[in-house]
Amino acid sequence: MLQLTSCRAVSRALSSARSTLVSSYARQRTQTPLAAWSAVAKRGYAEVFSRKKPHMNIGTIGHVDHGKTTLTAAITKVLSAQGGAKFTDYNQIDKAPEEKARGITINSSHVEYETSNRHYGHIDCPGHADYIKNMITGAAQMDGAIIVVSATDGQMPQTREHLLLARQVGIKRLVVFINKVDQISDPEMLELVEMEMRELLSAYEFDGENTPIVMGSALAALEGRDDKVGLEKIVELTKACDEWLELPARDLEKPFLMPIEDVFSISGRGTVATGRVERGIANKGTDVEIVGFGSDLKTTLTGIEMFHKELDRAEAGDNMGALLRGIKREQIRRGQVLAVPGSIKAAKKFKAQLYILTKDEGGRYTPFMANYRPQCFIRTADITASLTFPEGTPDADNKMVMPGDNVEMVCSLVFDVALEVGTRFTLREANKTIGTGIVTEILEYA
Ligand SMILES: Nc1nc2c(ncn2[C@@H]2O[C@H](COP(=O)(O)OP(=O)(O)OP(=O)(O)O)[C@@H](O)[C@H]2O)c(=O)[nH]1
Ligand SMILES: [Mg+2]
Repeated sequence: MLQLTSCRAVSRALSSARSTLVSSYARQRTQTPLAAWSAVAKRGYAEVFSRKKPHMNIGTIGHVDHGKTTLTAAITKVLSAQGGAKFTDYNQIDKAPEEKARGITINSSHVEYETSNRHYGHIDCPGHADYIKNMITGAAQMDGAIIVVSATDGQMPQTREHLLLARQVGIKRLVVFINKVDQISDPEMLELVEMEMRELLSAYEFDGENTPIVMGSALAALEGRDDKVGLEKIVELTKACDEWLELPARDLEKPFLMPIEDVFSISGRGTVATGRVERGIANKGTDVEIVGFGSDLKTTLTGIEMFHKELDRAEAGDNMGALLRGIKREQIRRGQVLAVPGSIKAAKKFKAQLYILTKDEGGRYTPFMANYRPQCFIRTADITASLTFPEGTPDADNKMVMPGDNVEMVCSLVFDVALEVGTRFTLREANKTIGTGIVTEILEYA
């Protein structure tokens, strides 16, 4: 116990020293390569994406430096030996110069691999507190996740914040990978980390008792040494994912909706919006509306791309690139959605049920009052909101909301965004998550 506490203290000191160094904010984007269209342009034909195995989106989350990227690389290495992946080395995942210079992940990255049962899209998220925005948009695309926790540190602030955010974005099940066991000689320490993780999972309403916990060394697997803690543990981890993470029920029957995560201009083709299809099916040729941020644009999907291959249709759960007819890059932006015309409207003001985090959950230390203005993260949008009490609230001018409160409030956004009753969102302030909410009533459409 003592050992763990002192390790944590050192590691906390290190990571706070590092946060001071890492001050600038890198542009937020997830890399969804659109190489297929460039390749198609050269080749003249497109490879067809195979749907033989069920597809699922997962990824690595957890505190900075606990080994998420190393683990991602290790999984592709181990599965590539079975023909289920293309090996993607550490440097190809954290490839931006800034990431290499600092040795941390900033942008989340997509890789793909197959086990004998499933095809996985995997998003490696950043752990650093400054890049939590990128983590949220990454996690919002996952159906399940691997939470990585270093055996040398145990759970740390972003272990907890990521668990909370995972719950918030609707991830139901997780697999835990306790990493860096090559650095631990005392088995009791591992037991302690496992026990604490089970408690923490339960505290965030995951199944702490039954969640599989795999202990190994991502680095050993990546370097091809110590198979007992390396390769064998990666195999165990992928098996745990196959068995424990549930294939999501896809909202195929609902009208198509895709939150725009990023926008690209592909020369010779046009403008492409990328993101994960939230619901429904889009076929090549489908008419869509671009909703949010004052948009009244309508267009047609003239092309669909996934995993470097061109497709005729995309469905709920797919990460797609959507080629949009007659739209210029500057006309659309992250935070808007592509949707079947008339299926969802943009709103600026709504009533929501909020939960305000306590300081132990990483939230505020102090209460706030009406007209408090946090950032509201809805799907891929990040918008300033003003919070007030619903009409008729007694003594609303003096009423305080305490950390730990569950409260109904009215949220007024500075821009309109696609919304409906049941939409979930996160509230943040000065780089930390301070609350979560769910829309209960739309008060004003755009
Ligand atoms: N000894 C040991 N070191 C490891 C292991 N896994 C990762 N590391 C090292 O830990 C450091 C951080 O690893 P990353 O994979 O970059 O960690 P990360 O969680 O992706 O970090 P961020 O993305 O910045 O949050 C690197 O120096 C790795 O080589 C392991 O199993 N054993
Ligand atoms: Mg990383």
